[in-house]
Amino acid sequence: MNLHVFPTPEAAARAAAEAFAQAAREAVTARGAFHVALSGGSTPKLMYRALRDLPDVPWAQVHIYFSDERSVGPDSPDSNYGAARDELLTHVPVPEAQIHRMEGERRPLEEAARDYAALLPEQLDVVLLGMGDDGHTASLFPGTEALNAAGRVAANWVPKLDTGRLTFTFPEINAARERWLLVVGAGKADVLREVQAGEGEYPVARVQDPVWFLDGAAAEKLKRV
Ligand SMILES: O=C(O)[C@H](O)[C@@H](O)[C@H](O)[C@H](O)COP(=O)(O)O
Repeated sequence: MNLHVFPTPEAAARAAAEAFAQAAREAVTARGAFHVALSGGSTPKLMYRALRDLPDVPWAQVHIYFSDERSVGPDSPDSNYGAARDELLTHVPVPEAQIHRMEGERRPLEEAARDYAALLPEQLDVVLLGMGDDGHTASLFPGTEALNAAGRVAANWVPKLDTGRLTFTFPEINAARERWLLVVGAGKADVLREVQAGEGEYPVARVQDPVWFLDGAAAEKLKRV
């Protein structure tokens, strides 16, 4: 595992923010644009707060996507887009036309998934992901149908949450140039240990060659090689 362990959640998030800035500069120099998918949940907010204050980020050439979205609209407190808008996108000069929201409020979700796949670039530069304490990532939850979906974006019914989700599929996640997992907190330590040991059937284990940004609490039970 490509591990980067930091003393606090804020330090791990800042490291991910600095890596974002560096990757953006490199992508823009090499290809004229940086195409990045943000993840959901609460952890990315720490990164957004660090990232919005960093200098030398080529925001005019950054294209923002999302690796998953809840089945809600942009103004819902549950919206992954809404969190990114409030904590990052209203603080930095990314052109509005380069911010690509997943339409979680649309029905059927399958049509929203199809249309979102059509607007994706040929290859994303970075997919930023998190991990739940059940080992899910994006909205690829254990035991759900989208785990084996073949397209780029799927609508996924999540029985344990009794809700539908929009999510990148593993083919899409693994086709990106890089995959980063920002995971913090003691609640993730047991699953992380099992993932490192190759135990369990956790969806996150199917993310190929990720870079892990961890705090000490999440990494507590890992073998440091
Ligand atoms: O929509 C979501 O909830 C996320 O995409 C999800 O995969 C998240 O990354 C994990 O659940 C971790 O969430 P926390 O960062 O809140 O622990």
